Amino acid sequence: MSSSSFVNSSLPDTSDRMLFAVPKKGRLYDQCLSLLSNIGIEFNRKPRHDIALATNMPIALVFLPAADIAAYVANGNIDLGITGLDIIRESQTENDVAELMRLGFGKCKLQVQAPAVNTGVASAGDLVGKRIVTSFINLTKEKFAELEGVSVDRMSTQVRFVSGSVEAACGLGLADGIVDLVESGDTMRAAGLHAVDTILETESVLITNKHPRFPKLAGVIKQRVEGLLTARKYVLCQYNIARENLEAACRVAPGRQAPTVTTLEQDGWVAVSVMVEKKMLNDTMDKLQEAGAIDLLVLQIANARA
Ligand SMILES: Nc1ncnc2c1ncn2[C@@H]1O[C@H](COP(=O)(O)OP(=O)(O)OP(=O)(O)O)[C@@H](O)[C@H]1O
Ligand SMILES: O=P(O)(O)OC[C@H]1O[C@H](OP(=O)(O)OP(=O)(O)O)[C@H](O)[C@@H]1O
Repeated sequence: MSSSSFVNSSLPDTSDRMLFAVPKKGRLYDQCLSLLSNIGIEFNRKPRHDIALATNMPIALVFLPAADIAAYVANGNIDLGITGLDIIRESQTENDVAELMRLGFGKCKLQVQAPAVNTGVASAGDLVGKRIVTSFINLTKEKFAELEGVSVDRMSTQVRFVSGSVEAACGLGLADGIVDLVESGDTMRAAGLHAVDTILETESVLITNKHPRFPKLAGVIKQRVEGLLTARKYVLCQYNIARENLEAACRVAPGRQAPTVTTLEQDGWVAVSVMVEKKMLNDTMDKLQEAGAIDLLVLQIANARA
């Protein structure tokens, strides 16, 4: 296993830089660009160039198809990468990459889908021995071999690869069922398909090689992403309360570690700052008011570090 730099002289010199792979297009692309910007990695990418040197950190961004990133990281050609859990499982690289953190976007399910009418297919088991089309050959074979109770090379179900628009395969007569990613379900409904099983729930992940060349820098990136995810998950709630009611209010909103309490110029009163999960905010504010809190303010958190 060796981590490498690009050696072609027409390419930028990346020898002293951590190679960080991000999807070059597709569902994860916009979210990855926004993440890079929010964690302060600045770069200029020339048109049609798949390598961009960061201008403020010793990092080279490498734009690759999401489906290939796990293999590059597993093999040590790339130090750090963002891809989907589905891709790590499909490329069978889970033992060769370290998952640093889940990123909370690119959430969807890998499902077995079949025509919704007139085929009598109600479960994945009903497709055993039939024709399945997918871009996820390995996970699909694993699933049907398990259903058949035999090894992959002895299964009777025929699994065939297509590279995209998998949902078209049943309507065009190539397949009796398909295995593909589903988020809203709109694509499958439009193709007249319905879910009969879920193989995997996936989301995007930050991964690194198990023997990273730049462990300290990878740690810094991880910390920055963690801070960003925390900032997106919480808001800062501030309120004033009589000291005698403080304990009850702190039970309602205990914060991540503990609320910050400062005294007010008014006798017997304190001001409290506390982080509250966004999804619990209104409920928490109702309860804080019931506990005696007044002058409640909610502030967005631009960034955070635990
Ligand atoms: N509908 C979806 N909702 C959320 N995440 C998705 C969805 N489809 C795919 N993903 C995630 O994005 C990854 C890349 O999928 P995508 O379809 O964007 O691949 P691509 O082949 O690189 O792009 P394109 O389909 O534009 O050619 C998937 O492996 C999965 O982790
Ligand atoms: O459940 P939905 O919200 O409709 O999303 C599901 C679709 O998204 C993905 O494809 P994508 O649109 O990325 O393009 P692709 O078919 O070229 O892979 C996936 O392969 C489905 O086709």
